[in-house]
Amino acid sequence: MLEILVAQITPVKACVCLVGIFFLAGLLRRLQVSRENSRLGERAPRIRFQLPYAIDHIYQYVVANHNCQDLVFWQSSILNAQGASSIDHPQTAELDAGISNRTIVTTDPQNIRALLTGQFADFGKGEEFHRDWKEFLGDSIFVTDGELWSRSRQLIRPMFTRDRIVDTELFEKHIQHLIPLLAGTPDSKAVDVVPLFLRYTLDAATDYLLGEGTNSLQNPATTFAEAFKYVQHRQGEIFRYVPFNFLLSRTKFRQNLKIMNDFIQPYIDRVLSLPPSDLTQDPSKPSTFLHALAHFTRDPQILRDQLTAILLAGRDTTATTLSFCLYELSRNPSVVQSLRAEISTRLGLGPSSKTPTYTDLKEMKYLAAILNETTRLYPVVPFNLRYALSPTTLPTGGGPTGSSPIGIRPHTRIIYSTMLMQRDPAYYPPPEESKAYYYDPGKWIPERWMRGWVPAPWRFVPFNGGPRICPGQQFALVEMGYTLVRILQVYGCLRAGRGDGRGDGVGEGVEGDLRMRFEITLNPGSELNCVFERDDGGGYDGGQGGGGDVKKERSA
Ligand code: HEM
Repeated sequence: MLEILVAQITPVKACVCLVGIFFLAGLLRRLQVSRENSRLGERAPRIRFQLPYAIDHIYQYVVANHNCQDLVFWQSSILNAQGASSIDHPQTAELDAGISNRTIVTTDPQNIRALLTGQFADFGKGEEFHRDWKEFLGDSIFVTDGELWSRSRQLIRPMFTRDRIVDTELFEKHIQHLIPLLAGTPDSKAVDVVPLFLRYTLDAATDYLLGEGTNSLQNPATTFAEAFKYVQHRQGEIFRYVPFNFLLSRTKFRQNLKIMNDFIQPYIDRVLSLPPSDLTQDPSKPSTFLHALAHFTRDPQILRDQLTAILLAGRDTTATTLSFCLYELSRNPSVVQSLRAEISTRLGLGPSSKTPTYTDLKEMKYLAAILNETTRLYPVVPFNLRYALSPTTLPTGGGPTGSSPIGIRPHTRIIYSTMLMQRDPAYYPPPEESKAYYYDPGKWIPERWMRGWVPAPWRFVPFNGGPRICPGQQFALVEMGYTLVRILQVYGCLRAGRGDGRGDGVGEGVEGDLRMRFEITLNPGSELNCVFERDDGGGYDGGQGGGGDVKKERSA
């Protein structure tokens, strides 16, 4: 019987059979997976798509990302998902595009809390993420889970003790190079603050990590900075275009990675050539992050991976937040006035002013309100990702009313957006309840923090929460606070700049809405031009230490 069948089969028939078997197997597997999901919990509203593997949805996302429309895209994907119309306040949806690439998108604080703390062990970066990022970040803190992650966390902890972050001297050195550049050029007063802050934070971060800054403020064309920028950009694409990222070429990516590694390697060689006795933790000896790391491990690969991870974490995050903050300040003169009043009372303005200490920065309430408001409206990790590590659930968003737990199989991707959550009007007092003051949640208004508004738990998490909370939070707040104070001690007036090189560059500001580009982190999608004008009562004295003594505080 079998012999007769084999004898009669033609190549065409064989192909048709194989295709049939392939589809049948796929269908059966899909049914099995769907049953497993239903056994674990409910399904969330389904994001709509027409083509196999949701190719049309992925394509639309690529276009939206290119046009800086990520927020609108994900918000409307959730609101227009099949089944969302019967839910009061849809915050979660799923994209079930095949057998193994189900993605849940959520902005619900209950789910975010579960991911980051309550069900921390069930969700992590996952193997897929680790594999996609390994060339860039190796086995460092950002890309690992479990034991590997925990060891990294312990390794870097000593660098973020209070003892170290109170030392603001490091920033002063670089701010002295930044401040004159903010004045613009003879051709245009308007300066795009984004590249300047990127150079400033790169110099400060390399100084902190390696003991020697890249000095990119003095010499903008540093090869390392260019290579780092390209690698981040490409890694962002590799991250976003899962599961089709294997189509992206890695050649230029690897060439630039090599430039980065070649830059870092001599520092590692130098520190490894020191005898262990020279790597003491004696605080009286100026020790860099690299020295501290080498105290615990002499493995050059681990040193390279952790350094790169901290550089990534510490550079764009603060540069971007400062850029958005300056953009908003230049459009809100009354906020500049109030902040300068606070600075004036505490530290003074102009050439005879004092530089802020850690305690000054911590006690300046209006400064804190400005930084809170900036990280509320522009959290630098607007969309974050976790993979399910075991069969589990998310607490809410499933079923017809959207209030049941969602069943989650291992390897399911969860995208959570703190940015959409932090801008959601449902979490703010509505205009009718706000009496004299109504602060639109979509707008940058630091006053909301001064008038008794306190976000409910897990509704303001720009630095994440739970065991993976950002260890650099205090360092970042000190760096950003210090930088703002020092700039406003020198420049009394900030204005929106046109920045097209015409005339003095002062204009009505960037036309249209602010564009936000999502790469690995949030970035401005266009120039953020500001005009800085010196304080009438005296201004920058040419970098001769016009801000008084550099103060350093150490904890008792
Ligand atoms: C405005 C400034 C910053 C913001 C808003 C911010 C935010 C965040 C967020 C949301 C995460 C969680 C990422 C995830 O779980 O996937 C994170 C992680 C991290 N951040 Fe920051 N960050 C900032 C600055 C810094 C700085 C200056 C440093 C170091 C110098 C730093 C070091 C880290 C590290 C090492 C992690 C990984 C923690 C872990 O996975 O356990 N961050 N940050």
